[in-house]
Amino acid sequence: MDRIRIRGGRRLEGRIPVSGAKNAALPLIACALLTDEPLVLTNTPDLADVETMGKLIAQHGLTVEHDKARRTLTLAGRATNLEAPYDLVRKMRASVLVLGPLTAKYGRARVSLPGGCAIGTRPVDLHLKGLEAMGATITVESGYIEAEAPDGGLKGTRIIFPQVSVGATENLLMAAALADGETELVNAAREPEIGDLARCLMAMGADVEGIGSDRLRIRGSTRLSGATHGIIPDRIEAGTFACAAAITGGSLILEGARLDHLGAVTRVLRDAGVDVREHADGLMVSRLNGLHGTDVSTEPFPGFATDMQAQFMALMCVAEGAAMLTETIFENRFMHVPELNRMGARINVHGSSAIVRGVARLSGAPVMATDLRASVSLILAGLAAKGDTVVNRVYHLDRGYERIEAKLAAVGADVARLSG
Ligand SMILES: CC(=O)N[C@H]1[C@@H](OP(=O)(O)OP(=O)(O)OC[C@H]2O[C@@H](n3ccc(=O)[nH]c3=O)[C@H](O)[C@@H]2O)O[C@H](CO)[C@@H](O)[C@@H]1O
Ligand SMILES: C=C(OP(=O)(O)O)C(=O)O
Repeated sequence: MDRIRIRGGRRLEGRIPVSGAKNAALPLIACALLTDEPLVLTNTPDLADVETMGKLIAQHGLTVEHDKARRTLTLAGRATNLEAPYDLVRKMRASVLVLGPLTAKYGRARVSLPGGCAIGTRPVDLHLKGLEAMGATITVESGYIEAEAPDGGLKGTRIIFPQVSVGATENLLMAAALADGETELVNAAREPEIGDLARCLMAMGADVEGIGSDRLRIRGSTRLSGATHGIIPDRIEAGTFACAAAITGGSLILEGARLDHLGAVTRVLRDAGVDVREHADGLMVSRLNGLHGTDVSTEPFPGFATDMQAQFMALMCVAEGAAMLTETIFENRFMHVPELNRMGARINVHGSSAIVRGVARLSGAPVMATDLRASVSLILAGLAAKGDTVVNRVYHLDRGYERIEAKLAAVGADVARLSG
């Protein structure tokens, strides 16, 4: 199994190209199920999760062609199998995003329940309640969700989410695009990936209003066409590299990154002493002086992203003073804490908050983590640590970071992938 070795202490300087967003690509791939015509996605990142989603769509019966050199994914054809099997769904929770499109277009679907994962229980009740409100009959049996649309297909309706959910908003937005009549999604997620999905749907002929707001109005169409759509840059990858610049006292130009997609991450980084500014080619992130302990609470967009909490915690480990990081989205997203502490960090967890007391220096150690962002926080810590850090279980990183070792090495990090 691959590992990543980081020899800490190098200041990072230069340019890093930001890849297409994993969390935009996954729902966009599911979107191909809504049409018989080809959907062409450009700026597609080369990630394990994109491969898994491609395999899922291929086993539904579509042809999937990933031209990695041109970063283009072409999905075409009709679904001949309406089941999403446990073996693929268990690898990636975002597989549940085929439920809405299959039920809307083909009238039924059978999708394995995704279950929990390392960061929390992660139920899908809001996805199911939304489809039921649109007239679907849902049963859950033997670990599978069975959805059946009423005669004449799903019906548009008003759905008020009791809690903001990115995945439920995406599933129901896609379902609504082929439903009969108008659907209103109230208290919808506002993450930039939702806007990207809505724009792709509009390019396919859907009628969506309210993009960027928490109230989406969709007038259903009887058919959607194919389209070519460019995936937005990955704001979490950009935020991660911003932390890499800051933790090494360096300066990076993040090519393609967008300030308007970072939400509160920009303000929090600035409060902590990091200079973040727009640049002709994206964003420029530098640390001029010391880092200050800065409190943060995760929230839905435009609040501080939960997917940036572990990386910001790594940064706070070497800041002056203390920081309180509160996780409000997932109940178990502090798995990086014991590993960071093994590297010399001083972090205590009290319920959903972690108190980080900054130390002058971390020290390298063999570490491992059980999810994607926890793993990358250990790489960030390793960049600032004295000596060698070896991050095990690199497959978590490969789910969401494209060639991370090559991107970091190109800006001066001493980092290598150890195979086997
Ligand atoms: C592939 C993808 O885009 N993943 C992102 C997506 O995950 P995902 O779409 O799974 O996350 P949600 O926004 O749905 O989850 C937010 C909260 O709502 C709860 N919930 C969600 C659905 C539901 O039916 N019932 C329910 O209770 C979840 O357990 C969680 O506590 O948004 C998360 C929150 O920004 C990010 O961390 C993930 O990286
Ligand atoms: C939690 C994440 O992804 P997923 O929802 O696919 O588990 C993530 O991208 O940090």
